[in-house]
Amino acid sequence: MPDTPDLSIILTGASPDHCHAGVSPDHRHAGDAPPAVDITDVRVRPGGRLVLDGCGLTLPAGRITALLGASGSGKTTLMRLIAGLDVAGLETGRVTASDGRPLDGRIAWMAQQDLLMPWARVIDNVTLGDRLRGRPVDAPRAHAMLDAVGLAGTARLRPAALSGGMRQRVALARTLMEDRPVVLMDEPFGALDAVTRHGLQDLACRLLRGRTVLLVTHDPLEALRMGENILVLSGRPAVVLRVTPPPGAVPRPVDAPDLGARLAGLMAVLEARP
Ligand SMILES: Nc1ncnc2c1ncn2[C@@H]1O[C@H](COP(=O)(O)OP(=O)(O)OP(=O)(O)O)[C@@H](O)[C@H]1O
Repeated sequence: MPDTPDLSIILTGASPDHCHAGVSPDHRHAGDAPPAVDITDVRVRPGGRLVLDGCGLTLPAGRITALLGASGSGKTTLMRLIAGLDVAGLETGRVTASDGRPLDGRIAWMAQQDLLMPWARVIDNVTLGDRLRGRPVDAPRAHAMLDAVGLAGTARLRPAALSGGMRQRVALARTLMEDRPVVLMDEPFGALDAVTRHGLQDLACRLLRGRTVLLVTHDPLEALRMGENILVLSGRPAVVLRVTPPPGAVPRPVDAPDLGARLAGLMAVLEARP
């Protein structure tokens, strides 16, 4: 198994039914309703050190789950397990979908690095999945995806001509070109400034609505804005703690009722040393 996610899972998608800016309906995922995903009995001991010991969590169907936790607590490990990637020191662990079907081919991965091909134009990066698979490229749809992420007019540019935020928007557009019901996001906005990050959180919530999403983040505010289900990996070996999300639909505005108090509470959970 590769150390990094392969393109078949990086290049994946969201429901265009929920996109703005004129994205045409896509029927490729018809009948593939996003399942809940259960992860159970995970024991991981990389290099002889117990990181996770029988822990488990559920990603509710069609919801965004935000997962926080200290560095090294096992967040990426869990994400890799869900994605079917190699996990160092894995002893036990089971991943199942609520519809009983295998998750193979139904998972997307969006990383902190945009993973764009530097030599390829923006439009060619967006259509990379189809081209790699030898499928006809749906150029109108690709342009609609770029439009949806607010990048109309950039199709012919190379990634080097774009800001970090724009590059992550291209990565999101590439995600939209594919059509998978489960999306794994590993600190996707961690490298961006606060204002750009805020805009991308809004965009991602809108474009990924209805998908089963796992968002790994170090940013408690991001978790509170985007999370419909908020989990914290705490301690070593880590246990999974569930934190009640603030009221209201995502993306929650920063001045949403209760958000400040929840932020203080979440910080206390993160700082606790069980
Ligand atoms: N290939 C490996 N060999 C040895 N140890 C590993 C390996 N992969 C992960 N680990 C260890 O497993 C633990 C969990 O790693 P993981 O990457 O899941 O943490 P994380 O919560 O995602 O951390 P971060 O927030 O820093 O990305 C860490 O202590 C890490 O050093």
